Amino acid sequence: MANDTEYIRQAEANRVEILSEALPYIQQFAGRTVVVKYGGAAMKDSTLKDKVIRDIVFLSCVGLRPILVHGGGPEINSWLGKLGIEAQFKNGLRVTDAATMDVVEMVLVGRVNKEIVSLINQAGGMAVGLCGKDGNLITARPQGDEGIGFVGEVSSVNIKILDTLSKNGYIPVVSSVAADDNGQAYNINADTVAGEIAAALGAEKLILLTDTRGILTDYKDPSTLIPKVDIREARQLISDGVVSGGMIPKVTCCVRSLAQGVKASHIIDGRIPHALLLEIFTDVGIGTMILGSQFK
Ligand SMILES: NC(=[NH2+])NCCC[C@H](N)C(=O)O
Repeated sequence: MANDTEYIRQAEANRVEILSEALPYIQQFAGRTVVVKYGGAAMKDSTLKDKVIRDIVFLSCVGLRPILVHGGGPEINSWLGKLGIEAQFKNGLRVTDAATMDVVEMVLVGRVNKEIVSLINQAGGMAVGLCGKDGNLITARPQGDEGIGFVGEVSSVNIKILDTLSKNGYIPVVSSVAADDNGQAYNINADTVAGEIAAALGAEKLILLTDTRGILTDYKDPSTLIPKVDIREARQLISDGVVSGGMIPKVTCCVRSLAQGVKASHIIDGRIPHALLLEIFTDVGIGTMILGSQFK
């Protein structure tokens, strides 16, 4: 009987620990902006997708200001296929001719964006979908590579619309399409858009939801995860070649946003259910956290 009581006491303590651990973070991050880049497996798998949506609504509900930035790779390809337009890539970038750009814009802004908005609203949040064109949020310029078409870079960010929305409890959902000064639409890498928006807002956090655990010292071995580094160490890991391949642009994106005043950036694994809540509201987190220089 005594053992039973002890067992129940321990089980209840474990259950409540996670909630209790969250309190200081809820207090610390209330009213702060968290920019989340949503992509990869967490976007393809519907169970994972539901969890990301619930996590975003959770963040908003406890007083944080989440902003979601999304890509939409697979859905773009399937629509290009349906329309008989061949998807082409050059150095990992989509070759975006005028016809492809039309489809990218229709799919990202018309379908993917509105689906996310609707899911958030069904989960009890208040989402508003935007692309770079809305409220002049982002102006684009050509990325510059020969023969790549309408692939853009972020030229400027005007955060007014995001500020207005998130201050009033709306959850902005941004697709990574923007126009240049002449109104020509460009497709921009969604990590870059998220990083630049986070920087312009002076966000508390930039969180990249990826298909990898975070920065690993051996990229084949998830147990070699580096849980926390500062901006200087992150730069060093890139120049030492520990960060390699597809992780280079991700870590570079984090470092750029930190250099512009974002407090922390996180690379986390979107394949882990509720990765966002685990990273933000627990002490140890789940991925790699990169701290800005103000923490040094
Ligand atoms: N990967 C890590 N070491 N994460 C620690 C996260 C700590 C805390 N929850 C935060 O978001 O600031």
